Amino acid sequence: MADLLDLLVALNPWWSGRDFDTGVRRDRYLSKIKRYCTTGEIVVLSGVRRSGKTTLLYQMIRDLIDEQGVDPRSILFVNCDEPALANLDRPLEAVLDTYRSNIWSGEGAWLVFDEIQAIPGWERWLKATYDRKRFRLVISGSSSYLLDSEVSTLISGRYLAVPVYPLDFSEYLLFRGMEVELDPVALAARKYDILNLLGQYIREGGFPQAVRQEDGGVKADQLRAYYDSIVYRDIVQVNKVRNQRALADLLSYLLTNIALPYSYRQLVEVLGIEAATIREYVCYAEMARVLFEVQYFSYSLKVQARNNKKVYCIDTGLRNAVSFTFSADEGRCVENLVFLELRRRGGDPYYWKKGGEVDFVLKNPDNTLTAINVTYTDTPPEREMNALREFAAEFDGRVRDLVLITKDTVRMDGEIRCVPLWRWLLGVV
Ligand SMILES: Nc1ncnc2c1ncn2[C@@H]1O[C@H](COP(=O)(O)OP(=O)(O)OP(=O)(O)O)[C@@H](O)[C@H]1O
Repeated sequence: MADLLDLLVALNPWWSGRDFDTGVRRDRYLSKIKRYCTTGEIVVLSGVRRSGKTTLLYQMIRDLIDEQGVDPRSILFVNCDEPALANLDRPLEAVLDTYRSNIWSGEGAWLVFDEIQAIPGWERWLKATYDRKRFRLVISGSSSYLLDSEVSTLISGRYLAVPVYPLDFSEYLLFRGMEVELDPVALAARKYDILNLLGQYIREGGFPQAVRQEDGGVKADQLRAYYDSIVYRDIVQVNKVRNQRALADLLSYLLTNIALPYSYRQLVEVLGIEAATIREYVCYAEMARVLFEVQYFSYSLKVQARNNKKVYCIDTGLRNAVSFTFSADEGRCVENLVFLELRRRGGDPYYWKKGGEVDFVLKNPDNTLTAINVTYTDTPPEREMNALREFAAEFDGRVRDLVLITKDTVRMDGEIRCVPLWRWLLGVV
C-alpha cells in the first residue's frame, strides 16, 4: 500500500540517512533500556504524558545505529497515534506487512511502537508477535493504558517496564546548560549556580518542554494544558468518569495539600463526595501517574490501612501551575522532589507518625529500614531530628540509616546523617 509506505518512510528518517532530533540525552534511562533489550523481553516505556517517552525512543534508536552498528533499515518506528492508521482495518498487521515486503525482510528487526495503546486489540497482536520470537519489541504509552490488568495478564512475564518520569535534577541541570562533574572540587566551585537552579527546579519541575520554555506565562499555560489532557484523556475518558466536577474538586484539594496526611472521612466532609468514589478517583489518578498515594508505615496491614494517607504529585511545576499555593509551601515541594527521586531510584516510600513525623520510610532489600526527614530551613529544626530518633527507638535494631535532608547542612549528629538536598539529588553524599 503506497500511502502506508510513504507514512512509514516519513516516520523513519534513518532509513534514508536523514537526520532526526534526539534532544538532550537521558543516560539514566538509556542504559536501563539497553540492558533490558539484551533480555529478549518486550521493553515497555510507560509514564505520564509529556515526560519524554517518544524522545527517549529516538535516543535509543540513535544509539542502536551509532553505537551498536545496527542496520538503520532493521528499525521500524511507528507512532500509533497517527490518524492515518486509525482508518486501516488491521493497522499493526498492515504496518508490519508493508515494512517486511518493502524495507527489511531479514532477521532481528526492531519494532518500536510509540503510543501503542491507540490501536484497539494491540495487546493480542503484541503477545502473538512476541511468541513468534522474530523481533525485538519496544513499546511506549501513557501509564493508565499500559499498566492495567488486561495488559498485565496478556503479556505478563514477557515484559520489562521502564517507568519514565519528568527530568531529575541532574537532567534538569543539563537542560539548563550545566554539565556537572561529580567531583568534590568541581561541585564546590559551582555550588551557588547549582543552588540557584535548584530554586527554579523546585518551582517549575521537570517536564522537558516546560523547562525549555523561557517565558514564565507560557510555561504555566503549557503545564495547565498538560494537566487538562492528563485528567481528560487518561482519567475521564479511560474510566468513563461521569462526575467530572467531583473529580476536579478532589484532585485540586489533593494537589494543594501534597505531603499532608488526610483521612477519607475528612475528604468526605470537606468535599461532599462519597468515600468509595474518592478511593476510585485516587486510584485513577495513580494509574495516570499524576498522583501517588503514600501509606503509613507499619508491619501490621491493619494498622497501615487504618491510618491516614498522603499524596505527592508527579511534578512540582505541574502542581504549582494548577493548585492554589503560596511561596511558603516551598518545604512541601521539596518533600515532593525527594519523594519523586526515591521513586526514580526504585523505592516505594511510606511515612510514619507518632510523637513526631518521619517523612519517608523505606524497606531495604536486607529487611532493614531507612528513615528520611526533609527540612528546607537554614538551621535544621530539632523536632525533625527527634522524630528520627523516636523512629529508631521504636524500630530498634531494624534501622540501618537515619537521614536528614537539609538546605545546606552537612554533618553527622549521632546516628543521623545530614545531607544537603542538592547533593542528595545529585547522588553525591
Ligand atoms: N530529552 C529531551 N530533550 C529535549 N526535549 C525533550 C526531551 N524529552 C522531551 N522533550 C520535549 O518535551 C515534549 C514531550 O516529549 P515527548 O513527546 O518525547 O513525550 P511523551 O512522553 O512521548 O509525550 P506523550 O505521552 O504526550 O506522547 C516534546 O516537545 C519534546 O521535544
